[in-house]
Amino acid sequence: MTASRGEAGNTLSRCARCMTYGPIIRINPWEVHIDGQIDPAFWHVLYSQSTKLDKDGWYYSGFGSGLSTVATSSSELHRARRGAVSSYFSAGHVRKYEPMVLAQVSKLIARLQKCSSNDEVVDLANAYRCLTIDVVTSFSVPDPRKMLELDDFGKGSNGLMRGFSKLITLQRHMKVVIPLLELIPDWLVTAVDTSGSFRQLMDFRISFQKAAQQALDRKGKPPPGQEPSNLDTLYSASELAQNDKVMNYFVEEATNITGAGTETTASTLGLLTYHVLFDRDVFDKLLTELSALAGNNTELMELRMLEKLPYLQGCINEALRLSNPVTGRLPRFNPRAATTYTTPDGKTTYTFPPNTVMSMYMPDLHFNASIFPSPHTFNPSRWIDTLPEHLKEMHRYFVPFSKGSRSCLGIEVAKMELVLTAGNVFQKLGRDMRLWETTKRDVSWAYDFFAPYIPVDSKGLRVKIGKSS
Ligand code: HEM
Repeated sequence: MTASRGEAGNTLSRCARCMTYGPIIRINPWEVHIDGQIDPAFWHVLYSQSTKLDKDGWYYSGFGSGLSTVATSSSELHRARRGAVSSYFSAGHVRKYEPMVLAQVSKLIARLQKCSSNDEVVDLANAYRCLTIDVVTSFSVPDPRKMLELDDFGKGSNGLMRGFSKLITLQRHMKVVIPLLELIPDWLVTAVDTSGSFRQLMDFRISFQKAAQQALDRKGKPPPGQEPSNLDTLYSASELAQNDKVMNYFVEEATNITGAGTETTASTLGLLTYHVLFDRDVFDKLLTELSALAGNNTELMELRMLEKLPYLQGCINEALRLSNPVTGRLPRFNPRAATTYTTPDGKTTYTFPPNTVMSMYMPDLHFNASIFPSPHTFNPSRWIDTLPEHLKEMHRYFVPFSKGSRSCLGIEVAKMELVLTAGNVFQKLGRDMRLWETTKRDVSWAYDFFAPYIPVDSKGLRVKIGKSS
């Protein structure tokens, strides 16, 4: 009973259910998995703010040597590392970046308008990836990428990124994979990479190294008039010992924050766009709401206006729920004490020795029909029409950013980006945009490389924009 090469990542729990094993399945010699279809409430135990569980270092070794916040195993060390950057990612600080995000959205819209005048088929999945990379690198390093300026929306490098994400799984089993990649000499890249895509990815790494070196050299103090970068904030953080502030740590942190904020937000935007364009009723409701807000205003709409729109928020919630931007099984363990688990009927309690890894899987909650009726339907209205008691239940089990001390650090960035992009792209271009040879399969998850990936032969989310198309 294994899911190979990340394919069909829900095989395990589906098998577990159909074989009526109950909510617990032992999925490898050291890990038990709790089925969120049967026991969704356990999510709030396993991923709580108060329980001091460690992350499974083996599973997270796919993200490097465990130096970054996301891949830190020890809960103690994680508290210090997260504490060092939490103010940088707080709602108050992130909101200062709204003009930057709006400028990126405006750049995306201008690019799409240009494609429209050339009557091009647009690869919107890659366009969204470019947007999310440009935005997230504005938070992870001082010198952001400019992917939205690439003619083909980075088709080659975005394709390679998928390949690198696949390596996360391989790296868990063969610890040499990432170190070997880092040894590839520059001349070899230039010789074999005729398209320049690999070079673009190598440039990412070089830019993270430069940014790390810069923060170390200037001791976290940017020149007058410049805002401290995330890495400057790390350098100055009192939560960390001075001798922990080293190059490798800074590079891994910048790399993983960038990785965490790219495919997640882009796949959510892609799925949202597909469903809004596919379903006429959803489309009409969203466009009516946006037009009423915009009136004759030709400027892009700001966050304070867009975040009050219930139907737009319903669309975003449904996109997050159905796309499940993190499909990894989020394994945790307690190295200090035994862990107990009581089945939902209260009849059986299991005790697991210290170091037993336990995990759950977000889609089990989001596709739970008792919480979200017709769970596979994109239905933004469910977030508006549902009776208060049940709505409370829906919010409780809506966990795209997970919960507790290890929940998403970039949640404010992601929420701002989703609202500003979805609201403004549909307000400006929605009426002229239509799907082009794209079906639900092209936005549906077929592989789990921690983030979900679509089938390998899919051409992605393609649209045409313009009245003549
Ligand atoms: C739709 C967008 C996003 C979703 C759904 C999402 C979801 C998540 C989830 C579920 C986790 C927990 C992973 C785990 O337990 O191992 C996580 C962690 C994290 N995310 Fe996000 N994320 C998104 C966007 C972002 C963005 C834009 C950034 C950066 C600006 C970001 C940075 C991080 C970081 C650094 C962590 C690790 C937190 C820690 O371990 O303390 N994420 N995210």
